Amino acid sequence: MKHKQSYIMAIDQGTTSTRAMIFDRKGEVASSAQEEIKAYYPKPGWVEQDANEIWLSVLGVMASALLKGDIAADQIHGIGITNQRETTVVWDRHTGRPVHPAIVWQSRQTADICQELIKAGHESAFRAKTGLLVDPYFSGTKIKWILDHVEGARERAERGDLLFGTIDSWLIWKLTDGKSHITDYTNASRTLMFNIYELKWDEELLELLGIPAAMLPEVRSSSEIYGKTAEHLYFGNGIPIAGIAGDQQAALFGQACYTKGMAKNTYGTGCFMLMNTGSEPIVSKHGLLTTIAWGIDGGVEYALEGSVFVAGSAIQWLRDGMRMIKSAADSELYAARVSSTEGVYVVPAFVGLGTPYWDSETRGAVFGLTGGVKKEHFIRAALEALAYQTKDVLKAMEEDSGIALTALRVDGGVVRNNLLMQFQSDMLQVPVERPVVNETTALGAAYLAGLATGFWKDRDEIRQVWRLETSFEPNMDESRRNELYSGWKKAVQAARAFK
Ligand SMILES: Nc1ncnc2c1ncn2[C@@H]1O[C@H](COP(=O)(O)OP(=O)(O)O)[C@@H](O)[C@H]1O
Ligand SMILES: O=P(O)(O)OC[C@H](O)CO
Repeated sequence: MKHKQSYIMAIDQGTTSTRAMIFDRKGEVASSAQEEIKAYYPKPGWVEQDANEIWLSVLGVMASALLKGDIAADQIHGIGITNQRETTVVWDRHTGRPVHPAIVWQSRQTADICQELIKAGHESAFRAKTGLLVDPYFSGTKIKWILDHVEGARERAERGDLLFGTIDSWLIWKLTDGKSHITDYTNASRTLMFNIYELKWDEELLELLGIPAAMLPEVRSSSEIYGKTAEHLYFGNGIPIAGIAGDQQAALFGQACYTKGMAKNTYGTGCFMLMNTGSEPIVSKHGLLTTIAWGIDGGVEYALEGSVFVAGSAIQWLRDGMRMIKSAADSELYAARVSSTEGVYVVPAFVGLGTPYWDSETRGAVFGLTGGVKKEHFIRAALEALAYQTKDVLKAMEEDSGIALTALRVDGGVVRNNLLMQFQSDMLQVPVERPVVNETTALGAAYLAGLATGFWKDRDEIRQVWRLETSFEPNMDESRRNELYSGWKKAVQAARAFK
């Protein structure tokens, strides 16, 4: 047993997998464990997961990380929770049973509900109060869908028997054995029901969605002690739960982007670029979202966000759907065997397109096929699509913020791919900076928890810990870059025309 040393544990419940990571005071990983999570696709464009499988995976990785690191539960100073955002769970407060599978953020099954709200002229109210758009991505219409489709659910919700939560709420409710039904500002700001200026659930929006307020969790800051893990879970006398943030905001925190104008891009299942805009929310003219970066020290700070729905999941599709590769890492090996895609473009709009297009209807497409195209070109084109989508987002970000980025901090499972990171830098014409600890989402959640329990002193101390591993420098001539990117724009246009 490591002697009396204490640690912070982060639980990172992502779309693809659940991780528990145990960090020491230097922000280094002392132990970790990971489990993949299944996704179900009951109809085209629908994505669901099993909320109980998610909960069990969390228990499993917590126990494994402790055992693997030979660390006792009472050495854990606090737990920080970070989660795939927007994914919606509705469960019975008496039995703890979900009434429907979790509807995943990527799912388009509420496209009709969104169309109705837009046709009825309500979009401006949602935009003005939540900083979001009326799109199936966000939780509000997913809750409405469950209440509309599960027999008896609406009546049960009105009686106060059903609870709603994003994954953070669901996990904390389970970890505290039903004692705490809470969320934090960052997760609340992704629901389409939370007024990000007044910092409260919005009655008018709840009315428009037909959602009873009694279902909703209490909204708390992102860094405070909320409660302890329940005794029956065998984590000693209970570990304090002390940090919560949606995974993209946690990554912004873990990347130490504490100054206005600093930005990061996380390449996981999807790809999300967030720029810190300080205490001032910026309203986008180019399809970016205004969102809460974190609530800490008695106030909130805001961020501008560009959301790409399909990033790493395109690589999983190459592996599981197309069976072109055996592991995600193979994508780099194959792509490196050719020097270009020879004009092939893959538009991975499997669930529509996010920033800047916000188009639920478009589906994926491939362009430029000839008899000479091999799987190497195809794989390379799928990888390059991640970089093009990021360029679309960065352009919107620079136009809205008026800030030209001098570097982009990156993280997430996909950034292990050096070929893609180099291509990304070539496309953006800025250095792409990969930190030593690539698990910045987990690290951000750990920092939020550790600040609440006094494990770390303040953000200045954390800022010192961030360390660069590799900086990918732009190295492509302008005409080549313009030619490639304009091909992408044409491909997106053509995919959108095919509906
Ligand atoms: N070397 C690689 N090249 C490209 N993609 C990769 C590589 N390694 C992992 N990935 C992708 O990264 C994703 C997992 O990233 P992660 O940050 O764990 O996602 P999430 O937080 O959404 O669960 C998977 O979709 C996987 O396909
Ligand atoms: O699972 P990730 O890491 O791609 O993140 C999902 C986002 O939180 C969705 O908004």
